[in-house]
Amino acid sequence: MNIAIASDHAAVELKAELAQWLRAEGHAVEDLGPATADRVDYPDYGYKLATAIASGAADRGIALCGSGIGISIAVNRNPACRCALVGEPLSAALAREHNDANVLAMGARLTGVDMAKACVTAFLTTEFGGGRHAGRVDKLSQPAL
Ligand SMILES: O=C(CO)[C@H](O)[C@H](O)[C@H](O)COP(=O)(O)O
Repeated sequence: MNIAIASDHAAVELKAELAQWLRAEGHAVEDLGPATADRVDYPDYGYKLATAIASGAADRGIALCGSGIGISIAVNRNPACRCALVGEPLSAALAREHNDANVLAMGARLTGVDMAKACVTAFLTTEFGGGRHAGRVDKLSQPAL
């Protein structure tokens, strides 16, 4: 799978760990930065990740910041993205099964490496359930009230 990953300064180490692990698992991973832990602004990297999803360059995205909150808000400003902020694997699986999420967000200051890997595994291996969920997800693509 083509996976884009991006973070802010708070999650550079987790980003590197996940990227290395995903490549070892056979995925094509594009690291959209940042490359160092110098302080940056999460919207800049959230928008880069959202653009990779919207353009089709990436099938799935992983968005990381200190809490996961800021970068998930940034990614979700792009209508091509359904970004779910999670801290455990059941939420990651439900984000796929019910919401057809294409971006997973996590907080590096809240979620450890092993838990993050478990969330990513659930996110990458769970299919969208369709059925009653399909119409709801379609409504997410319609203009908000
Ligand atoms: O969690 C975040 C945004 O929701 C960020 O990663 C930072 O933790 C937060 O913005 C605080 O930034 P700081 O400059 O590292 O204090």
